[in-house]
Amino acid sequence: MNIVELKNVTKSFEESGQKRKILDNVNLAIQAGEFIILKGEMGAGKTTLINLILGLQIPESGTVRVFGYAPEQPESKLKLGLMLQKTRAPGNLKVEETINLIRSFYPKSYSTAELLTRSKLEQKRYSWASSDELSGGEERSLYFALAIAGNPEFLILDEPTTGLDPHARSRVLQQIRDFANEGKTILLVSHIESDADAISDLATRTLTLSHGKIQEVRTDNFEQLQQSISKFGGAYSRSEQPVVKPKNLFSMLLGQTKVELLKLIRQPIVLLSMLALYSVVALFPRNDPNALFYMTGLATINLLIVAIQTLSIQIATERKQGWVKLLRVTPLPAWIYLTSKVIIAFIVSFTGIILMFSLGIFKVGMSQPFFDWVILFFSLILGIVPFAIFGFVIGYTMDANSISLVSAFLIGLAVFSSGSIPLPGMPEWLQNLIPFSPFYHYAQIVMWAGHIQIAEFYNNYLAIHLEWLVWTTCVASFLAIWAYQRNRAIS
Ligand SMILES: Nc1ncnc2c1ncn2[C@@H]1O[C@H](COP(=O)(O)OP(=O)(O)OP(=O)(O)O)[C@@H](O)[C@H]1O
Repeated sequence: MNIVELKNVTKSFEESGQKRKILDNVNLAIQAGEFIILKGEMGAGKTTLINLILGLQIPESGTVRVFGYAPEQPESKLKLGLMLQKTRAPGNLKVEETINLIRSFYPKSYSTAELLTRSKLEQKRYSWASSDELSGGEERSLYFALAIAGNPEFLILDEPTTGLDPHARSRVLQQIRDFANEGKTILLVSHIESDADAISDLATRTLTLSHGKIQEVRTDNFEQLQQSISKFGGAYSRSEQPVVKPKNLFSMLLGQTKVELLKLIRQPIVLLSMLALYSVVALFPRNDPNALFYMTGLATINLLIVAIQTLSIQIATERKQGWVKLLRVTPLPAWIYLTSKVIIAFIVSFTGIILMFSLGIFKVGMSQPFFDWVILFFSLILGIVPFAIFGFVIGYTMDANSISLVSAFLIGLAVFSSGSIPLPGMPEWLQNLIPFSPFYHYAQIVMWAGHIQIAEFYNNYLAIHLEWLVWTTCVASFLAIWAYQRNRAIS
């Protein structure tokens, strides 16, 4: 069995209303120990071919197998490494932490110390990973270290030296050479002739992609590999390989959450501005009978900002930087990536609401039984779930710049359609639309939990409000799955 197998793979894209075949009935088998250089003109389809191997795109027809598994299966990712043309690690992470995070997803990873040595980044271990503290060559070395972090048997390198000066280029090429000399299988995409020449002594084949077809040129290394395979039976066989068990999901979640927490602590302005918004409650007049109503209104707006804006901007930014794509080809399940963000959002919201309740009790003089505070807390937090899922939809479909505008509109819509603010002169037909807004039902549940009866706003149909939030959650989840799959197909 081969490490990679493409059988009769065809992939087309729509171009000016016409279908253009990027890959036309392509067959390709990559054996263990090969070093393949993939070339092709701009737009020939090299990235598409890689995306199909990585499971980031789905072929129109034909099959793709990696280590004998379909590329979407987690087992195919355990022994695979990828270096993308353009990636940026999330801000607020240091070189060592970034390496440590990626290696923690793999069962047989190199140690962080070894990866720092291999990439010659020992002196830069405490530098910020995505900043000017790293030169172009050091930055590429970092992403090479991330690609090999899991001690992969198969490494894909997409234009690893693009944009580098000669010194930095030879540094990266040397790292690739060292890794190839360990007998690992490498697929190198490069349109830089001098790169291909510099490393041609290692190549077993050069593949050229043109008009949807692959032309191959074999080297002497290919013949030598065939001889050693027939002598030692070196071809890859899934059934003969020791089973590599994926890392424990809980430890992956813990590692990813720790990183999200670090990012939060290192950018305190986000946390502090949220806490400042919750603290507005301290300005309410003492013993104001409407204080609880205003406080819950403020809490829901703050929660909506976190759910709709903060989460989605983070996802959109990391998507744009290529970080989400890099994580997708690691064994980290997408739900862990999202859950870790939700945990942090929960911690921020939890702290904010507790601060708000404390100020309400001790500064404004609100009083109600402890159990009622608990019910109010859970209603506020659980009611936000469908909107947080909708935040994922926005994060996976829109760019970060547009999100602020869209979320400002949505939060305005939430305030208006919650029905809690009397708007004199509003036409009746618009008034009648309010019960169709999920924000209205969220507001009703919060009113119920806080026993708030301002102007008889709460209407006592609790079951209907809960039902609305349940089906809104279902629709938002369905949209989130669609947005995720769509993003997978176009990333
Ligand atoms: N999701 C997509 N939707 C529509 N067209 C696409 C999509 N992805 C790629 N294409 C088109 O398919 C063609 C091949 O693109 P691809 O990125 O695979 O080429 P490439 O050989 O990697 O190019 P380059 O060397 O410039 O990176 C291009 O014309 C591109 O516009």
